Amino acid sequence: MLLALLQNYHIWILEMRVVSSLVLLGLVGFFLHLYNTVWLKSVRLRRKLQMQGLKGPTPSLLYGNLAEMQKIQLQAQKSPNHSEFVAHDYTSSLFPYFEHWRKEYGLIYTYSTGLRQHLYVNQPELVKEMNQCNSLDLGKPSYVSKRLAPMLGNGILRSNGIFWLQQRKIVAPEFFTDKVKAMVGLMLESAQPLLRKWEECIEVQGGMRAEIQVDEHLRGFSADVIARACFGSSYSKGKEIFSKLRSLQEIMSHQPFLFGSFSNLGGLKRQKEISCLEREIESLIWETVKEREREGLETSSSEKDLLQLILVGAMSDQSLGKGKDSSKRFIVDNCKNIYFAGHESTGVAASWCLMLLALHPEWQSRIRTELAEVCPDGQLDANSLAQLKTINMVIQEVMRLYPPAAFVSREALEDTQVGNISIPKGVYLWTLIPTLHRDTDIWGQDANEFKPERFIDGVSKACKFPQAYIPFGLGPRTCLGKNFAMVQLKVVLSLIISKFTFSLSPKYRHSPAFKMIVEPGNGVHILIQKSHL
Ligand code: HEM
Repeated sequence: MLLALLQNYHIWILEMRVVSSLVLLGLVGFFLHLYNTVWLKSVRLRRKLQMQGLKGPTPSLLYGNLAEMQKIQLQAQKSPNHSEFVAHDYTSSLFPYFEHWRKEYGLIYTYSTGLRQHLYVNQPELVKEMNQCNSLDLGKPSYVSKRLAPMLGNGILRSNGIFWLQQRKIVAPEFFTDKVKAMVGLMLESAQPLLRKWEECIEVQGGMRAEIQVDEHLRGFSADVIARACFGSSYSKGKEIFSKLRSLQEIMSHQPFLFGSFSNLGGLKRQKEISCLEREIESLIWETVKEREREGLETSSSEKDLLQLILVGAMSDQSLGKGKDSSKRFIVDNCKNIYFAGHESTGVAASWCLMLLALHPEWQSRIRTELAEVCPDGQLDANSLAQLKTINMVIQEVMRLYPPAAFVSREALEDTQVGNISIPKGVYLWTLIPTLHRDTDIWGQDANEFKPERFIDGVSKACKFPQAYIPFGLGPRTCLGKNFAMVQLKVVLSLIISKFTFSLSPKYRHSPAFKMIVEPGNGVHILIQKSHL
């Protein structure tokens, strides 16, 4: 009996030894695999770039250059230099490590975050090649897309390859110039509540100067425009959807989605909130689609809103994939994409415009004079808007100095040639738009000054290298809503300037902040009064 027990014990010990050796072997194999596929891969990528003469800061084993980035950022926070608004290039406070390395390594350099290998590309010729590259092998960085998935799904903003191309074909025609012209009426309508509110604020002050923080008003205007353009007859449901999308964006903007590590992705509670909002938004959009289907899709073309057109496009395009689910995903994701792309960036651009116009009242006067000449009856329409050259120049100059989108980014989805550089699969490319827009070699010694007159004969005459002016990107992935945004900005600025004069309030604190796009961190406070034409 005792012998049998001892024998069993020995067998058990033997088994345990075999199991632990197997586990150990598995672990060693796993780490070897990780070392080979992840770490060595990143070393190989860097070597391929270095062999082409590209340099950059030396990365550490696991974290790449993240620690150095953090250190440089902390130093920059200790010595803020925001006093001169216009001369202040926000990259020096928001992304100081890029400035630091640019001084050391020039306009193209390598760096890594964790095991990801990046290439900073701010040399104008290469920026042009990268943006105009037609190959589907260059796409939007997939790791950023994954992090933004609850907001944007696999819609046009972040998808890649054939799927992106199909979506672009369906959505692009809805933003052609004649379609945008037809939306001027709804833009004028959307601006009315903002104008009324500002007039009321002045009345409350007995007709004297009133202080206003403009940002929420402009965001509201922009959300209203996009809700009307997108949802038309289902406008009130559109507003509900958009207010939930705004909450989603608020929650997500607290997460580091560009360079941070996954450990920072937010607590479980936040993830739960995100999933819950995602489900609510999806079901609201889908309810609206169902209503449309019940009403019948074929309304007269003048009544067609973006949702309807996306709907027809999705239903009739077989290439999107089989089944209702893929059409459903297409519709839901693209409604979210158009909301995010369309509402936030335009609202923020309008805030920056008012900030710089408040600093430069002479440009308010010039716009006012032109408005009086072009539409003496005060009635704006698509034709008169097209003749407003001064306001166009001002918007172009604001978007040069304060482009809301800070980056153009790409990932080499396959080995790709960009200009004279071979980009190995897996490398991420980043162009910092504001730095390019203030490069004195491109714009001249006055690059840091607000001078809208530089655009008097268009972008090609304003600088040495027009392809380096990219507030809306360039090439196959250029912004689809560029015309839409420009017309919307012209509408709201013309209306504001025709009714009010304004200056910067002492409350204004210059602090650009990066929350997916670059916005005035503490808002734009202005002092307004009625204008006397
Ligand atoms: C001032 C306002 C705006 C700015 C500064 C802006 C800027 C940009 C930029 C920089 C890109 C990326 C280009 C690239 O990666 O190469 C982009 C893409 C896009 N934008 Fe805009 N945008 C604005 C307004 C709008 C509006 C109003 C809409 C629609 C209503 C819109 C729709 C899109 C879409 C759909 C894309 C993705 C295009 C693609 O990947 O094929 N944008 N925008």
